[in-house]
Amino acid sequence: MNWHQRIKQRLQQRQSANIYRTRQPNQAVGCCRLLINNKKYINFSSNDYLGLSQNKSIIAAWQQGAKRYGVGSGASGHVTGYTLPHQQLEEQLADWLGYPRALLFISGYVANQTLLAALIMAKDRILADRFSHASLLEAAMHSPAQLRRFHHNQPDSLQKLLDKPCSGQTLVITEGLFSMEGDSAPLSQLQQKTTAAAGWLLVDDAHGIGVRGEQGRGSCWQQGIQPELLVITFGKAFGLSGAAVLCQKEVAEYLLQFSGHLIYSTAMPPAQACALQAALIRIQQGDDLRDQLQQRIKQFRAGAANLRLPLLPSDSAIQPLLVGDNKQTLLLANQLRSQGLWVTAIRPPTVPPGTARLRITLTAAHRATDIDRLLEVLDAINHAKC
Ligand SMILES: Cc1ncc(COP(=O)(O)O)c(C=O)c1O
Repeated sequence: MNWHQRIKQRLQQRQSANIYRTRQPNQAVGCCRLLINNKKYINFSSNDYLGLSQNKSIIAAWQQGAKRYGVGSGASGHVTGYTLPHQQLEEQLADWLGYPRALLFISGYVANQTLLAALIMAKDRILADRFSHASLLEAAMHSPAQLRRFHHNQPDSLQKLLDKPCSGQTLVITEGLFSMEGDSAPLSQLQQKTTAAAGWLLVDDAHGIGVRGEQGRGSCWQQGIQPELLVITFGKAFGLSGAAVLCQKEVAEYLLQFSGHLIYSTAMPPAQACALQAALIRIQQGDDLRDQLQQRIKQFRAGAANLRLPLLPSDSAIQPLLVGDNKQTLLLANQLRSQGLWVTAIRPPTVPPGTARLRITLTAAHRATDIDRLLEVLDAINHAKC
């Protein structure tokens, strides 16, 4: 089979399994609004949980940063790409989350990949919640270590794996708040078991940071733990993009020596670091936004319970509506789109086979009438089926 045949075959396999992915360019973005092919939609697929991507002071901070530093960093951090705004942001993040050090990365995907690539060696083992994000599982699979997955959010399942002997180091991996389930990890139990086995815990809190815990400090703060490695990302509640790893001083020094991404890749634009500093301030003072988000979540769940919709048990902004079959899920997403509601159908391999779902995400920027409309259309689709 040559290159063309192989690519064609793999594309056809995706199409026939109804898991072919497509993109649609959005012509204009407002707070939870989309314009696609000149049609307006209410957006229920964004991770901009606090609506900060449209925040005027954050936009102004980016503009001022660009005026002062230009639009690009011009080099990797080790060369000349590390600027004062990067340093200030790292210090502010470390201070906020109670860690000695924070290191910035261009994205959460990259942070997870480079973290594992730098830390993991042969004979080590990685024990990951089986629903951990693709960036973590992929990095674990590419590493020289053994990867074992424990049952989702089940510390006893982790314990069974920890009980087996390992001649190297153990890294336990979980998300704080799971991206496709919307539920929270039992972090203190996971940390306690990991520590008892002399392992380290890595928590990826991409979806918890900004929305959970006092001042939005995230899932770990809320559950009173401090993992050895905390990954936070800025593409969700921060409304921007990028990521940071929070860790001890020595680990940060190690990553600065051994993380290929920090050494060989262009640093994030300084203007982005300026905007992230403004976003951090808004998040720290963001109880109003978090309350607003909670109200929308309550409103949606109460309405969905009345309609007996098969929602997964989630009290977060991520409200998965389980459908099961891939084709049915696509059909439902299309029915919602025809009514001006944008919700993404999530299918394997992102989620296990037979558990395709609509991943409905709510934000503080949604109006109560947006939620009413979503419930009304879901109800009408349900009735049409009966
Ligand atoms: C749990 C989790 N980790 C990491 C990432 C990757 O983050 P980024 O979008 O910054 O690459 C995502 C992205 O969706 C995520 O959900």
